[in-house]
Amino acid sequence: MATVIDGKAVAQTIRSEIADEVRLLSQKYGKVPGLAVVIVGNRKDSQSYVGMKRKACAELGIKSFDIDLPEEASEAEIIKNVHELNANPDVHGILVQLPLPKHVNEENVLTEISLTKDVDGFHPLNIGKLAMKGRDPLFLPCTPKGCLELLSRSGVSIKGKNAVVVGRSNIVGLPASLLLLKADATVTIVHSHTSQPENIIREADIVIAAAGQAKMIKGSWIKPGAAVIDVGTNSVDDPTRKSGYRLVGDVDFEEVSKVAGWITPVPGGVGPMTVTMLLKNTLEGAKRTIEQNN
Ligand SMILES: Nc1nc2c(c(=O)[nH]1)N[C@@H](CN(C=O)c1ccc(C(=O)N[C@@H](CCC(=O)O)C(=O)O)cc1)CN2
Repeated sequence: MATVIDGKAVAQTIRSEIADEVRLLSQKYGKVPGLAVVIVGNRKDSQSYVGMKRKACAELGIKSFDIDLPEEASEAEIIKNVHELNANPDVHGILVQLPLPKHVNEENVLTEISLTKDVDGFHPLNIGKLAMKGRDPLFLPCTPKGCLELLSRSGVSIKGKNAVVVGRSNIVGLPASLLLLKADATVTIVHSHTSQPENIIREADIVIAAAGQAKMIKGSWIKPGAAVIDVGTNSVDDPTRKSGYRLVGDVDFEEVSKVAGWITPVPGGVGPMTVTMLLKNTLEGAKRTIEQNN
């Protein structure tokens, strides 16, 4: 049976480390980290993620700056808000919740975030540096950073291992594969055009599943003892629940946990780490700026 990696517990440990550092920063410089959370529109899932981020800031002593724009906000209006946040010295990190409404070009908005405040790590220059050998971005994207932190804290080494990333999104799959490559894994990405992905996944010592397809990865696809990190959060109907639905990952947990060496659950695996890595990036950005200016 696989060891189940408790992302909630790991996230809690890291959050209390962050809270300690925030206190120290405040005692030494009289300043606290500031995070601007920008949301456009009323998507229920985005509202819920943004709520988690703002609540976590309050719990850790990070000041949050809340920008809530209507669904119809124009690209120019969003960018104007980003420029104001870039100029605000109390804001050390800016995140624009994704996805943005269809009429807005996400890349145009993300490119306007100051590189030194890009705590999501989605600015094309930060992603570009992530892709270059010998260069390091100022910030690493939160979900992939959380996946590697879970591996490291579970004692899973990456160097020289075969790693397979399932999915190639800008938010998770692509940056996760670049991070694994930087950590000296041999990396393969499988995606919707890959034929017989199971044959590739079966060779993997480490699997990061970020395809967005409920229970797609089966027990017979997994090499015995592999580490399986499940980024999927798919809601499926469940009439036994009051809400009428429940969250499942991209991995068939019941089957895969019988074969793998390590596995993350959904919920309670990678999800809590995404928010925690955002707080960590904000702290790191604030420390860089505050220490430089004092
Ligand atoms: N600007 C960004 N937008 C989005 C990102 C991101 O990193 N930056 N990632 C995702 C959504 N996301 C954060 O924004 C996120 C997803 C999941 C969770 C989480 O804690 N999930 C829980 C379950 C929560 C629930 O019950 O609904 C879990 O898996 O245990 C946090 C944040 C897209 N957009």
